[in-house]
Amino acid sequence: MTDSVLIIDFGSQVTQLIARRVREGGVYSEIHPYQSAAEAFAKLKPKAVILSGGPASVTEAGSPRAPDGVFSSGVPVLGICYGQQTMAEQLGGKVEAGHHREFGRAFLSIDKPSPLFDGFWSPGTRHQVWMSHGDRVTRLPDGFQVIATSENAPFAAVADEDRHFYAVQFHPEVVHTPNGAKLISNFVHKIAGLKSDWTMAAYRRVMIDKIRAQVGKGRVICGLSGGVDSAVAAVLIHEAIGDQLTCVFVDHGLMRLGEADEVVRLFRDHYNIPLVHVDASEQFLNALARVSDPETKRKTIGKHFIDVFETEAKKIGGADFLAQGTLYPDVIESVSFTGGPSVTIKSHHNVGGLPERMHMKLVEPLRELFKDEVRALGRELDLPEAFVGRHPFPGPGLAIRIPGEITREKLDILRQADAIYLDEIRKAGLYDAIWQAFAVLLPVRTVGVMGDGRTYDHVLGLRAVTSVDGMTADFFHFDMAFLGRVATRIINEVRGVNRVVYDVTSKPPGTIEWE
Ligand SMILES: Nc1ncnc2c1ncn2[C@@H]1O[C@H](COP(=O)(O)OP(=O)(O)OP(=O)(O)O)[C@@H](O)[C@H]1O
Ligand SMILES: O=c1[nH]c(=O)c2[nH+]cn([C@@H]3O[C@H](COP(=O)(O)O)[C@@H](O)[C@H]3O)c2[nH]1
Ligand SMILES: NC(=O)CC[C@H](N)C(=O)O
Ligand SMILES: [Mg+2]
Repeated sequence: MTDSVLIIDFGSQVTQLIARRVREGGVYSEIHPYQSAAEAFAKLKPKAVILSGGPASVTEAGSPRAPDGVFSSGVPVLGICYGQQTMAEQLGGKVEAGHHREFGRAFLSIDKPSPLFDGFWSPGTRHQVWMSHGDRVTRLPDGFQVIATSENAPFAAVADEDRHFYAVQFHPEVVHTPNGAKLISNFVHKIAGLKSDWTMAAYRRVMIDKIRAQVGKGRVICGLSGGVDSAVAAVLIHEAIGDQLTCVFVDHGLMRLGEADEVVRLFRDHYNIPLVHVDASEQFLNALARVSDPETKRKTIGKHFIDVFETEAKKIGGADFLAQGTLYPDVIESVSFTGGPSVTIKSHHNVGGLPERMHMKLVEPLRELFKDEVRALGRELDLPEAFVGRHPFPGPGLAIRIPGEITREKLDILRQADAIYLDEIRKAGLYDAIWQAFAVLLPVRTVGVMGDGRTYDHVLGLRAVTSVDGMTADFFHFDMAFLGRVATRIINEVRGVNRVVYDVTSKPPGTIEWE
């Protein structure tokens, strides 16, 4: 395939951003946890390696290390924060714990010219960078020299130009390091010599060949949700294998108001791809009765999705593959590596593989992409804007927007309220400025007064966020008049809600969905 960069993850909260910066420069990158980095290095044959930051301290026994093979391979390496520290330690330098902790903004003084700083930082100048560390390198390995310093990090940037090893104590991947993206680009392009050949047009060609090679003459069913990911996956797979593909839309009874019919109509209007519409709402809602734990909900839904796909595959005379629009963030957020570095936040319904008994293999052509890349691929495939610009909607649907037990009555209330909220957002011309917006029905009743009578009804939470890829998000800043209008309409029009609140939590520390 294309040239690539391997990012070895030591558990930093911002490892994702390294991958994004590399990809923004038109270069393909993959993140692998340090435990499986040696295999990934052998398989991917990257042209450059970046070592991420991480919460551990290299001064502790048993703390994570990069595979030694990476340093003897001749491939250029960039270490960031923990990555710098482990690189120094592994190559014969020294790291000490507990000096001055530096969190947030710091100033970097450039000492020497370096290809890393080419075009934006010259010797004798000072620049803002973002730091987050307690440990620091106190002795450099042989062959290294200091190229920049900061007040609390005498080895803020170091290099062994002969071996193409570079290491920085600050975080170039975050936006609080202006020019950080350029630094990463210099490493990838100028130092490691990678070409910018990661484009969606190239991806489309490569994936079509891959899908054909994987599927052969087999039959594929594709879970179609109406969301952008599965629409892009279906159209791409259809381009590759034509009528070997059948799409299956599962109505689990957890869809929004009018959504099931709309999805089916929209898809049939635009595409000549066979689509089966399954009403499985009884099955899902019965299975979810009295379930209130979020992870149990997610796993129950995941299991029933698989059951429905299996039944539908039988009905069309059997299928060899199940296709899904699984994305890179779905995979990362669901996976936890034993012994760290990152923890499972939530089990996405579509990650975790298929049961043995199914004898079906997965086709997931978007598994390496971030959301904005999928949208770009959708545009490349000429998907109508109605699909490409749609807010994401989670596979478990409204189930994870009703904390606690799910009942048909609560689903009805939430559907009506959510529809009013989205209607007002569209009317105000805000739909495209918001990344995702939805209502949440809280398992809390409060007292109100309406028409001189007492009410004792549900609280409804409103959520709206801005984001690029759903990995981090900020709450959307509505004006208060807008929120007031939505609250009034919902309380007047939806029986069962007498109070509306707005969620002002970012991600992190919150997640976008409430469960
Ligand atoms: N109701 C459904 N019927 C069939 N398949 C579904 C359904 N909901 C989700 N899936 C499958 O699970 C995958 C992951 O869902 P997810 O919500 O992440 O993606 P999406 O719905 O395609 O796009 P978006 O994230 O924009 O909503 C989908 O791509 C699809 O293959
Ligand atoms: O298909 C999905 N299956 C899931 O199980 C799931 N959980 C969350 N989401 C969506 O992912 C994005 C990030 O959500 P969180 O911040 O809540 O993890 C948001 O866009 C969420 O709507 C899911 N999508
Ligand atoms: N952000 C990091 O990578 C921190 C590295 C190490 N844990 C330190 O405190 O110095
Ligand atoms: Mg969806």
